[in-house]
Amino acid sequence: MWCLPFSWLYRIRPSVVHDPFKALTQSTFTNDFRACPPNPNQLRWQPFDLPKNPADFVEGLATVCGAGDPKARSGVAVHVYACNQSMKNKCFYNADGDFLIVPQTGDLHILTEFGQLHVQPREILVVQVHMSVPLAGNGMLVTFQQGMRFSVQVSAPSRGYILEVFNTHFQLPDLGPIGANGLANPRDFLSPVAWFEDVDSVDYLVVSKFQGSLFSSRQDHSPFDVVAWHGNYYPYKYDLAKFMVVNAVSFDHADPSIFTVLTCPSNTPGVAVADFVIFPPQWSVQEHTFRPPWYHRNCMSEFMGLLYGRYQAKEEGFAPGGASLHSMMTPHGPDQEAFEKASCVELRPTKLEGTMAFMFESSFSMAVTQWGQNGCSKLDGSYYRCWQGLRKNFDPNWKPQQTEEPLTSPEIIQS
Ligand SMILES: O=C(O)Cc1cc(O)ccc1O
Ligand SMILES: [Fe+2]
Repeated sequence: MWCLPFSWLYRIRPSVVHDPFKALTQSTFTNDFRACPPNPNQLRWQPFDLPKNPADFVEGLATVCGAGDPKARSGVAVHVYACNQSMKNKCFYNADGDFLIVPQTGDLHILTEFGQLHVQPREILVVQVHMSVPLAGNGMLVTFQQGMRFSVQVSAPSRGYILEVFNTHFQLPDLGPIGANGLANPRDFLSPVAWFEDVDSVDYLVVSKFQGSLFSSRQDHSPFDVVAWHGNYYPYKYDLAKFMVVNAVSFDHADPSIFTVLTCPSNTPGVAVADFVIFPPQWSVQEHTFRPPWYHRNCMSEFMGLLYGRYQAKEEGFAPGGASLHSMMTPHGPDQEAFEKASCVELRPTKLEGTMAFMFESSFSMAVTQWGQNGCSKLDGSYYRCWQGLRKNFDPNWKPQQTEEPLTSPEIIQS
């Protein structure tokens, strides 16, 4: 039975004991997408820089693109983070919506109001003590829903991607004919157990994101003073290696919605505010098929990132820690090299291994921020060239080769 998301938190002091909020300026971070000039071009970013100066998770937040308005509780934003410092006596919460965080490099140890979890890369969870997101080479997501306070601790330079949704929360996609099991299974989502610290007489900074702007307020105690909680509204993490991949096993290239890990639905059935989709290791077995993605134009904005390895449609040029954006109805698809390779390759069963790309796919038409356009200095001005060498292959006299036994072969039992 579905019930409204809620949690009861039993804490040492109520959260209301704090000084007034003050505006916090951070020029790289924004939710004001009306100010961003439209740009329909295919865009690709080289890997975003790791911090050159000391920066914690909040200081290292930068917005790449987005649409909508948190005041209207409608829209999405795509941010990246790059940090090399732990948040010390400092936490963050988002009053506007949910953050789905996808680390690309570096462990994140996260203190939350709901507790901490610690998982070493590839370790099966046994003891729940700290929250940690494994290193690149694996792939993990962690979701903080509206209002949840958290503090990110790092031990090495760390970088990742964030999908923010203003409308509602992420949920598992409907499995439809797949049935009861498959894709991301509910049992693999892990949540913290209650943990608290009773720390007084500190100068603690609570950073909030409210109506698209950042604020800070001071208090004299740790906000992680929740001694117990219950409910169904809590942060969670998910190891992308647990995703059960479903794909075409006969012919043709399936829509990437079959790789949806989580979706934030809109009020229109079948249309997502945003989907989080992965391109995980998998077998390719389709016959009579150009196996990489088709060339296409569609009614979604597609922001892609690469956690590790190579993406099938662009083996070069799309690097781990970088990104691409293909906007509504803007044509895109495999680069020339991928096209030529996949057009000639023998279609044996092949295992795509050692790779994890992902897509934040939104029905909102996203605009690129000033930081995304210029500030980050990572935009690849020559991206469009990767398609310019594609030539026509149309031959009006072409006839299909009979490479297989005809269907009337006596070997085949016909009904
Ligand atoms: O454009 C992309 O690379 C993402 C994508 C992958 C795919 O397999 C099918 C459609 C699609 O948009
Ligand atoms: Fe696409």
